[in-house]
Formats: sequence, structure tokens, C-alpha cells
Amino acid sequence: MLNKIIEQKKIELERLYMPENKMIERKSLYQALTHSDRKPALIAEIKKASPSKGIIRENFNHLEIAKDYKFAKVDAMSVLTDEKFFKGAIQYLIEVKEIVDVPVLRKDFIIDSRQIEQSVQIGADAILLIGEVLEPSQLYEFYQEAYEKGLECLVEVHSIDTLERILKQFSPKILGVNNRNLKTFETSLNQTQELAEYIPKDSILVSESGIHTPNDLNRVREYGAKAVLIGEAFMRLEKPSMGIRALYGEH
Ligand SMILES: O=P(O)(O)OC[C@@H](O)[C@@H](O)c1c[nH]c2ccccc12
Repeated sequence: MLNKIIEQKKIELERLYMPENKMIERKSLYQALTHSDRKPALIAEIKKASPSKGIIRENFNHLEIAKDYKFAKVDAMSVLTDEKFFKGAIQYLIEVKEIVDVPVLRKDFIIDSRQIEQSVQIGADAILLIGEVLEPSQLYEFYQEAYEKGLECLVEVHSIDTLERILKQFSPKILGVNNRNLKTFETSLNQTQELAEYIPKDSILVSESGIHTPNDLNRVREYGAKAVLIGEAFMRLEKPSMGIRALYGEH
């Protein structure tokens, strides 16, 4: 599946949409995650579908979800912009960014430097760079290019092997452990536990995917996650904010 997604991205690169530059105020994801009242801090995702689950939310309205997340005071929002496999859209991110005051992460498969420029233009505050998709040297180049352009990066890895290869190159400030294997779609929170000890002390550990219950949240907190990235569990609820309160045990 991962290969299929990357092939599709290469096709899309031939007609990359590049909107006009607007003046956009950037927000720091790093700041938001380190100054959160919630432990772990929360990145809430806006996602209609996924290749592993199909359509997750039938009546999908990105702005309604963004407003509800805003009401719940999430620390950051992640917006899927991949159209083909996640039924996302660049337009969703543009519009969400206009109505929220927290950093917005662009969730997509970045394989080309032009997508970084595009992310700047559409108003993203941060982008995802996937360790299983990019060679460490390429990933580091994109990382530097993004920071030079005022974007932060969530560097995501699934395996210890990928993490080690990246850490030989550099230490990303925000490091995500994807509990889901993008090739098999298998999800296990043990992934966060196994990788946690290798995460540099100065990096923020974000546990991503497969977090549904308060027990899941407690587990990854104990493993050392300073932030979590959650999509599906909230997308299945009419009011995602209710799910957030239940998850964190807030009243
Ligand atoms: O919906 P979940 O299981 O809560 O997962 C959210 C997020 O981690 C997931 O969407 C994700 C993590 N890494 C990705 C890379 C590409 C696309 C999607 C993802």
C-alpha cells in the first residue's frame, strides 16, 4: 500500500496546486506541545477516511470538526490533505487554518521539495516527514528546508531501525512513533514503548495512531509520550470534543 501511495504522489507532482501567497501567521507546534495543560498534549486529527479503515466519518465537515476541536482546546490539529487514499483536501487545511488559533499540521506524504513550498503557501504550520518513506539524508534536507521556510516538522518513524538511521543524521525536535505499520496496517502501542528509550532527551515524543481508550492514553503516557496524535477515535463520534473529555477524564 505504501508503494501505491508514493506512486500516486509522483503522478500528482506533475500538476501541483500552488495557491497565491497570503500573509499567514505561523504558530509553533513545538511550543504548543511543550506548553499544554494536557498530559500528554493532544494533536487532534481531521480525517474522513483511511486506506485501512475505508470511510471513517460519513457526514464529514472539516470546519464543524475544527470548531469542535477548538471548543475542546486541543493543542494542535492535523489535517489530511491526501485526496486519493484519505479523502482529504488541501482546501480543508486552508480553511481550517483560517478559523483556528492552534498550529495546523499538514498530514500527507511529502516526497518532493515542491510540496514543502506548497505547504508554506497553503498555511500549514508543520509538515509530516515519514522515516519509512524518505532516506535519512533526504529527510534531513527536507527538514532543514522546512525550518528555513518557517515550518516545523513532525518526523515519524515506525521501526527502531528507521529511528536509528535517522538519529545518525540528526535529532528531530518533534519525533513521532507511528504505532501503525504503514505496510501491514497492524497497530500496537508496544511500538511506542519499544522506541521510547531511543528518543533523544531533548525531542518531544509523539505517540501516533491506535489510541482509543483512557487505558491506551495512560499506557503511552507511561511509556514516555509527551504528546499523542489521535484521529479515528474522535472521527467516529458525532461530537469529537466529548471523546476528548472522556479520554482525558475531564468533567
Ligand atoms: O486514526 P488514528 O489511528 O488515531 O491515527 C492518527 C494518525 O496517527 C494517523 O492518521 C497517521 C499516522 N501517520 C500517518 C501517515 C500518513 C497518514 C496517516 C497517518
